[in-house]
Amino acid sequence: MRVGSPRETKTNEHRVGLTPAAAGEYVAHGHTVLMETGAGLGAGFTDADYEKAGARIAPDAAAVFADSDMIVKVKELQPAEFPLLKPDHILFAYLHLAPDPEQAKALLASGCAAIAYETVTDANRGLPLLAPMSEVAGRIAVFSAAETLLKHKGGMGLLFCGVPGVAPARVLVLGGGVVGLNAARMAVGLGAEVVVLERSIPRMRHIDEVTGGRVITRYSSLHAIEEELPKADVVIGAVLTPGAEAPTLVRRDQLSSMKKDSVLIDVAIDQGGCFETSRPTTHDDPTYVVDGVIHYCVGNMPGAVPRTSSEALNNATLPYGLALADRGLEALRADPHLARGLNVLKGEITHPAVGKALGLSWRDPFGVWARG
Ligand SMILES: NC(=O)C1=CN([C@@H]2O[C@H](COP(=O)(O)OP(=O)(O)OC[C@H]3O[C@@H](n4cnc5c(N)ncnc54)[C@H](O)[C@@H]3O)[C@@H](O)[C@H]2O)C=CC1
Ligand SMILES: CC(=O)C(=O)O
Repeated sequence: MRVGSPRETKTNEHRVGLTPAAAGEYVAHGHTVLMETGAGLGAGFTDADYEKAGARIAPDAAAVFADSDMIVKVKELQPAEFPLLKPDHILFAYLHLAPDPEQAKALLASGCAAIAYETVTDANRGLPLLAPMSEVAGRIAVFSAAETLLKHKGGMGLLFCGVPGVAPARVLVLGGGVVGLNAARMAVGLGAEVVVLERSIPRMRHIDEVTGGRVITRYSSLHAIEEELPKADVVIGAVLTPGAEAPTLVRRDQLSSMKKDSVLIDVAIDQGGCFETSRPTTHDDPTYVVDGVIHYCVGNMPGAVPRTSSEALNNATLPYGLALADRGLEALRADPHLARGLNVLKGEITHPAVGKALGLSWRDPFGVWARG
């Protein structure tokens, strides 16, 4: 198969869909790899590194899309890329279609097969291709919060870790999945007081065990959120229902109960965000203020550390990408977990939560959802 990877064009997105190591694995499987010139530079990989791995270099994204059967990317397609899609393309990338009807329309119109990293599942009910970037984002959330609390950054002037005699920040984490646990561990590691609100009791047990009880866990009810909000200096939004739009957990009228210049970090912004007042921001201009509360809503947080993130992402995506390159869409029939990543096929939505979020009908071409 001809496997292509264009340069990412989202604002401040320097990750790359294929590292030279991954490109070399595709070549070893007998595939042709086509990289857009400069695609890896932001992550520290030169065209020469890719050529050494056996890849060819294309002058622009148009050439990559035109001469590839499968496109391996990091972020969702940007509008300038919509016209480059062909009906026989397999697109393998983060898509986050639930809050993005414009991209969904373009994918449906193209006739392509679009496989979203974030809805591929595993046997442990996990999301193996979302997890590595959630680990990165959970950790970044904490140092973004610590920086945003600084006075010259517009914050309340609180030292995240405190000093002897002065309390540290109190951090409220909504959702104790991969982002939530990584944020909680990082925050307690820096000396903050941390509360995680979760709906899954086994997950709260796990958090309690791995943090040695240093993180307070509470069942996530409306009452618990209302009680915790006024005490928090930082709130990290990290809830997810795979494929669906994030639920709204904090309404605008609740901001008045919060401390002035407290910080909301909405990591779930890529699925629409879990605070009513969230709107996507970029690394260039990450924050804005609503009713005295600072909002940070960057949709590609791991893009700030492209070297670490590209390697971590490729470690996870490579086996699935190789299966697709080796067997084409037959790989989906063979692996129901990979098939759950399929969001769009030949002009139809193929994921129930994505269809529901977009108000569109959906079809189960490989019978994976019928199995529950
Ligand atoms: N902004 C960014 O750059 C990035 C964003 N993300 C996003 O972060 C979000 C979280 O991802 P993960 O942690 O990997 O998901 P996850 O599935 O591991 O965790 C989500 C957790 O939310 C919990 N949950 C669901 N509803 C809840 C509620 N009402 N109250 C409390 N907890 C609730 C679930 O039980 C689960 O444990 C996703 O939207 C993901 O796409 C991930 C990486 C980067
Ligand atoms: C998960 C995601 O959207 C990201 O890493 O940018």
